[in-house]
Amino acid sequence: MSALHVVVMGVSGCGKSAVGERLAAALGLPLIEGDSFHPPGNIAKMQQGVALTDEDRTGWLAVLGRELSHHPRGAVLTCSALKRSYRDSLRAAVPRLRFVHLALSQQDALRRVAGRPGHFYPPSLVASQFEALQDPAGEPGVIAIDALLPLATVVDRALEALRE
Ligand SMILES: Nc1ncnc2c1ncn2[C@@H]1O[C@H](COP(=O)(O)OP(=O)(O)OP(=O)(O)O)[C@@H](O)[C@H]1O
Ligand SMILES: O=C(O)[C@H](O)[C@@H](O)[C@H](O)[C@H](O)CO
Repeated sequence: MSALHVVVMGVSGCGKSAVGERLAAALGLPLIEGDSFHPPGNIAKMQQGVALTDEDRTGWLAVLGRELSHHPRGAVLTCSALKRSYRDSLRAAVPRLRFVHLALSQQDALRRVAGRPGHFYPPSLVASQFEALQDPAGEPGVIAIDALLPLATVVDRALEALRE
């Protein structure tokens, strides 16, 4: 079987961690949690309610690209991948990279993030995620799924689309 590398992407609260975990299990592939690779300075910044800049994300994306390439048989990566340039940086790391974009409105993202106590990411930053987001529709290898569907349905749709 050929390799399958998938990025579960989208704004904070869209369900990257929840979907990524289930998708990786269903595919029998390792999960790379993108948030675990942010340098401590990035986490501190977000905790303080300051949005990350392109500069803050550059090194992080390079590390994530290397992580993907360390799994030649495939992996599932959770990563916001909000801008085209970020996605292209990941695409440069492995051939035929697929993206599952979990799409939802700002209002729904805010509701999810606000209802998740104990997580480092503050609801005050959700608006900045939508300012940064460049819709990946039309780019190669992109699947968009309604993030408000039940988790099992989201995962089933992703599996179905990835088979094509
Ligand atoms: N399809 C879904 N239906 C209902 N609840 C969901 C769904 N997907 C995720 N959730 C819930 O929404 C919240 C946000 O999900 P999750 O933490 O996976 O998002 P995320 O994109 O990883 O966010 P972040 O990047 O900020 O960590 C969690 O409480 C999660 O359980
Ligand atoms: O690019 C970014 O701004 C970050 O990756 C954020 O998306 C957060 O890390 C994540 O959403 C919180 O869990």
